[in-house]
Amino acid sequence: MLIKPPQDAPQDGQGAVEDVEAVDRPDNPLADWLTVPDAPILPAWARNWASVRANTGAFIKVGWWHGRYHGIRSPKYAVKVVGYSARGAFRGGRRLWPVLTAQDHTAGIKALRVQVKAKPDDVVLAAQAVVAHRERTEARRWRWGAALGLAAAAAVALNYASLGLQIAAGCIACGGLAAIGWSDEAHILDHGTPPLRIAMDAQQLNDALRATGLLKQGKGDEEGPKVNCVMGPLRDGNGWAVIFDLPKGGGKKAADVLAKRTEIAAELGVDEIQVIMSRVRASAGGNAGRVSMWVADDDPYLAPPNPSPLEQLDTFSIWDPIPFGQDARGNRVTLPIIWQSMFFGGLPRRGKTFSQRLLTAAGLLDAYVRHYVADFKGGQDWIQMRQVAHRLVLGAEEDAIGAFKAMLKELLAEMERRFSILRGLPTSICPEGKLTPEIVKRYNMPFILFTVDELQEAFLAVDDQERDEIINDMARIARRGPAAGFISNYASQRPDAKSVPTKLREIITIRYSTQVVDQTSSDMVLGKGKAAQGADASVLSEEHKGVGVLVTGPASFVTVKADMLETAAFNSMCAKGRLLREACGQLTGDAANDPSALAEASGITVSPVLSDCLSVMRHSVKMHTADLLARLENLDEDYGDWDAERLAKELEDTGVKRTTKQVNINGKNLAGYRREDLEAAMPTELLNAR
Ligand SMILES: Nc1ncnc2c1ncn2[C@@H]1O[C@H](COP(=O)(O)OP(=O)(O)OP(=O)(O)O)[C@@H](O)[C@H]1O
Repeated sequence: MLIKPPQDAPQDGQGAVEDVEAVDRPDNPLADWLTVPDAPILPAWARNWASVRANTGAFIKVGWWHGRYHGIRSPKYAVKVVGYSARGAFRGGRRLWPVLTAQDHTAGIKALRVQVKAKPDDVVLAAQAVVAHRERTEARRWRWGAALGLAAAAAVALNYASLGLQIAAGCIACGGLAAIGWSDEAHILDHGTPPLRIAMDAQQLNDALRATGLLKQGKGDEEGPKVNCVMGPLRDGNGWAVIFDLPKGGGKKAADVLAKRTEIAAELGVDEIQVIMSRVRASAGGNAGRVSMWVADDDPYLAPPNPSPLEQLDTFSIWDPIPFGQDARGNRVTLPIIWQSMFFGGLPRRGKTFSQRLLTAAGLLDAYVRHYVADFKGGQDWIQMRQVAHRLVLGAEEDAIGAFKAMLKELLAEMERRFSILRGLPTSICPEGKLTPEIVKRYNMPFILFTVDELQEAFLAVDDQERDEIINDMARIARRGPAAGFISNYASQRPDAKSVPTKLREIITIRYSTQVVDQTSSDMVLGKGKAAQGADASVLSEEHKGVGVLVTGPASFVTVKADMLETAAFNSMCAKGRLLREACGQLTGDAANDPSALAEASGITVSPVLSDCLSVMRHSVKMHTADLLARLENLDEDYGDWDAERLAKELEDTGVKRTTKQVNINGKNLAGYRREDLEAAMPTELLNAR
C-alpha cells in the first residue's frame, strides 16, 4: 500500500504557534501522514487471493497443531475415558441392583405373610400373598434373564463380530458408561493454546488487554467486558491482523493501547517489535477507541534490506514524495520533503547517514535542487558530493567550522533575497508566497537541500556562544526557509540535550530515530512524550540496522526499514547528478571548480593521495603536515601508518613541487603544505579546463 501524499498545501511556519512543537501543531499537513487506515468492506480474508490462501493455510496449520497436540495426549485421554467408564459402571451397577432384585414388592409381600400367619383361616389373604409372590418371582426372572441375555449377546458379539464392530460397540459402551460416570468438574481434552505464530484469537487479545489494565476485571467468576473485533484476528501477510473497538464504559482510549505496546507484547508472548499498532481515525471509519493491530510472526525488521528504487532512476522530481522504506507489513513509506525539515538521530552505526542520504539521493536526480552539505565527520560518506554540492564542508576542524559558518550566512542571505523576490511577484505567479515549479525555473530558484551530518562534532568543536549562534541560524533556516525552497536535513549521533538542541528539534517537522538506549533519548530525537505514545526508538536493537521510528505528527508514526543505498551506488548517483546539472546550467558553486570532481567528470586520472590531500585541505590554503596526516587518516584509515616522509615522497612522485616546506599558521611555523602547490601538480588538461 502506498501512503498517499497529503492534499493540503504546506505552511511557511512564520506565524506558527511557537510553544507547540512543529509536529504537534494543528496545521501540520503531515499530521495524519503515517496513520495507516484500514477500512474493511469485504471480510479481510476475502479481499485478495493471497489473503484467502494465507487464511486457509492458517486454518490448516491450526488444525494440524491441534491434531498433533491432542494426538500426543490420546493415551492420557484413553486412560481418562476408562476411568470415567469404570466410575459409570460402578454408578450404573449401584442403581441397577435394586431394579434387578426387585426390592419394590418385597416389603408388601413380607407384610402379607405376617397377616396370613395371624389369620391362617383367611383364604382371600392367603390367595393375595401367593399372587404377590408369584408376580415378584416372575419379574425377577425376566430382569435377570434380560441382563444375562445382554451379557451373553455381548460375549457372543465379542467372539464373533468383526473387530470394527467390536471396537465401535466397545466405544459406545464406554461412552455410555463414561456419560454415567461424568461429573461437572470432569474433562477429557487438555486445553491447548497454540503459539501466536500458529493462531491468534480474540480471547488471547482480551486476556492480554485485561492483564495490562486496558480492560476491566469481571466481578467474581465473570470475565468482564471484552473488545469488539470489527475485523479478525485474521492472517495478514506474515502475521495476524485485528481491528478492535475498546468497550464503552471502560474509560480507555486507543492511544492508551498504543502506549502499552511492550506490556501487551509480553502478554502475547512476543517481542514488542512484532506488535505494530495504529489508531484508526474517523477518515477511515474509526474512532478514538479503535485500534488496528498487527502481530508479526517474527521480527519483520530483520529481513534483508530492500534496495532503494532511486538507484535505478535517471531523474526524480523533488516535488514528489521520496521513496524511503517499508513498514513492517511491507507497505511503502514515502516522504514528501518540500516545505518540510528533517532530523535524524540515533546511536552510531545504525544507519542514520544511509537513511539521511536517501533524501539527498532523490535531490541528486533533480537538477533544480542545489545541495549545501556539511559532514562534520569528514569521512567517506559524503565526499563524492563534491561533484554536485554548491557548498561542501568536510570535518570539524577550525577551518571547516569557519566554512560552515560562512555557509550559514550565505544561506540566510539567499533566504532573504528569495523572500524579497517572492514578495515582489504578482499573485498570479506567486499565489501562496512560496515557490512554484514555474518560479523555480523562471527565477532560477532551485530548491536548496541543506544537509548537515554528525552535528554533534560541530558542537564539540565550538564554545557555547558559537554553538548558540549556529543553532539559531540553523533553526531560522528550518523555520522560515521552507517557503523559499529551503529543505533542512539534519543528523546528530548523540541523542542528548547538547547534541540535539531542543530549540532546533522543536521546529523540525519530520523526525527519524534509529536505535537509542532509552525512552528519554528517543524523546530527545522524536519529541517530548513520543515514547509514551508508542513512538519509541529504544525498542530497537543493535541488529536493527537501517531501521528507525519515523514521526510526522501527533498520531503519525511508524517504524520503517529504510531502503538500502550503498555508498558506491550513492557515489555513482553523484556523478549522474553532476551530468544532469551540467546539462541545464545548474552546476554551481564549489562543485563547478573542485579539481578532483573535475578530474573525475572528465575521466582524467589523478593520483588518489593528491586528490585526498586536496579534499581535506578544501577549507585551508595551507596546512601543517601533522594535521594533514591526521585528516587523511580520518578520511581513510589506510593512511593510518603514513608518516611525514612517506607523504612527502608520495606527493613528490605525483609531481608536487613545494615552494616552501615550512608554513606559518596562527604564528606556528612548522613543516607543511600549501594548497596552491598541490593544485599545480594536477594534470595540465585539468588546469586548462579550470
Ligand atoms: N537500510 C539499511 N539496511 C540495512 N543495513 C543498513 C541500512 N542502512 C545502513 N545499514 C548498515 O549500517 C551501517 C552503518 O550505517 P551508517 O553509516 O549510516 O550509520 P550511522 O548511524 O550514520 O553511523 P555513524 O553515526 O557512526 O556515522 C552501514 O555500513 C550499513 O552496512
